[in-house]
Amino acid sequence: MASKSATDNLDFSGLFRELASGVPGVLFCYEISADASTHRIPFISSRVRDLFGVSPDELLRDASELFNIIHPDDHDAVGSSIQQSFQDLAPWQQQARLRLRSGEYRWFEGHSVPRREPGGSTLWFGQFTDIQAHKDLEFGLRKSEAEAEYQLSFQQLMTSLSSDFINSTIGDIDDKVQTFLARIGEFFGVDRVYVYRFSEDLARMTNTHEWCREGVPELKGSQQQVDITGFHWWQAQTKSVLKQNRVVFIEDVSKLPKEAVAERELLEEQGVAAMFCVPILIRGVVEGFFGMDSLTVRSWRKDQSDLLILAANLLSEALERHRLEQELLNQSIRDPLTGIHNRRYLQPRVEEMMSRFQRTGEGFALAMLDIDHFKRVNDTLGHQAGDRVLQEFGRLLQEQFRGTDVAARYGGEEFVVALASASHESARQALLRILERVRAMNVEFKGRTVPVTVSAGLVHVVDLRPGKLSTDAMVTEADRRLYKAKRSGRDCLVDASGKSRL
Ligand SMILES: Nc1nc2c(ncn2[C@@H]2O[C@H](COP(=O)(O)OP(=O)(O)OP(=O)(O)O)[C@@H](O)[C@H]2O)c(=O)[nH]1
Repeated sequence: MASKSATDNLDFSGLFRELASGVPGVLFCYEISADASTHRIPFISSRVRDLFGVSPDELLRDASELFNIIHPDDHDAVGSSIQQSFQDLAPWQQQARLRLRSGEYRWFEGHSVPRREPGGSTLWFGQFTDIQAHKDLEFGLRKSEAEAEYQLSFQQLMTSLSSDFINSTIGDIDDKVQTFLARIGEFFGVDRVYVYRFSEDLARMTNTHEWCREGVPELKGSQQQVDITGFHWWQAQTKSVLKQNRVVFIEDVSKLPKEAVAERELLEEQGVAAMFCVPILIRGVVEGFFGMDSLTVRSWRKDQSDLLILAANLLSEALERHRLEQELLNQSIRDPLTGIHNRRYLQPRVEEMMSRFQRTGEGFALAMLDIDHFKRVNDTLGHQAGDRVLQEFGRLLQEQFRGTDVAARYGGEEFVVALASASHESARQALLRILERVRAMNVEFKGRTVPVTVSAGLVHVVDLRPGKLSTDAMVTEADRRLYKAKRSGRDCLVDASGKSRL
């Protein structure tokens, strides 16, 4: 006779319940009637009570209680996945957030296999388990992937902007800064991006470049030489920003502290709801700041602050390089003693005037001026006195001529002035006025007044024969007339019509 096994006397239904309550998830059996009009939960393990605060008995009475704990956003997905499994008799698998006893939602995943019963109803046997830890990992991963992608696209933007700056020429820095602002604005999704420059005493600021999203009003015109001495809060912020090389973030302008009332009013007047700014440092000195506005309240991500510092550094470096290039260029095209342009600068400008004349017929004139008896000044009062005379004369030329004209020291005590878009007569008058001003100049040197006069030879482009049009021909003719002026007694002007003196 076979001996009895230890489990022979066990109540299998009790054993099953026992096992079911011991597994980590919830085991269940779910039934939909043949005509799909009713559903039931004939069995669900007792863990459902511990986890969700609903008892197996309650669920046996009313299956929809289980559906009530599904997050509203996941409800439809669960319903349609059951529908699909019902139709195809295919295994069911679904993820959804379920509401715990505590009211908090956690992610669960359900699996089950359907079976059609002889009576036509469908039964699913399955389980659902907590997958929150897995979801957290997945979200974290997705976030860091998005983060890495964001950083990468920012790096690509910086590389492209940096090479754009490197390839810039001295004349197009403003266009490059403008492109920089637009691309940064698009990247960060803001409404306005700008550069402000402080005055040397930090009392005023001027908007030098601005980019606005379409439809956003421009402020540049109204933001010139803005007095910031009343913006104490702002000034304190700028100081601390400078010390720590950090960014000022204003996430909600309406929540600025009481002491920032003047700043808040200005920003609100400009429609700004949120902003940030980073200082621009050139050779270690704060020159201004680079900032962005958002017309709607927004929060800035903390890591964006590092990116903004990188962007501001790129801009600072580009502006610093531009400054250096400008200084070098100035050194090469300006005369160090008088500060006015030199011959190297003059030559191409006159050539431009010449080709404009040939294209459009726009006239211009060129005069050569030479200080009279200059050697005498040097010989009697010394070289320094001579230098002072040259400087004063250079300053006068710079003051008297328009920005489109070019006044240059040609060499020694000889100067050339090229008068753009000038008629014969207007050039003559301008030169006679200069001669008159020089006479009244009275250069002071070591308590003595040095009398100064100049002689000038003036040539208008129409004085040249059409076949002889060239910059050299203009200079040679002006020089010839200057020599004539010297020979006719100095302190006078010789042009095509002869000698004149006011
Ligand atoms: N102080 C000073 N003198 C200069 C400079 N460059 C040229 N000179 C002097 O300018 C003088 C030019 O003299 P000249 O060309 O003989 O003519 P001038 O004395 O001006 O007489 P006129 O032109 O005939 O009226 C020379 O003594 C040069 O040494 C300079 O940079 N500084």
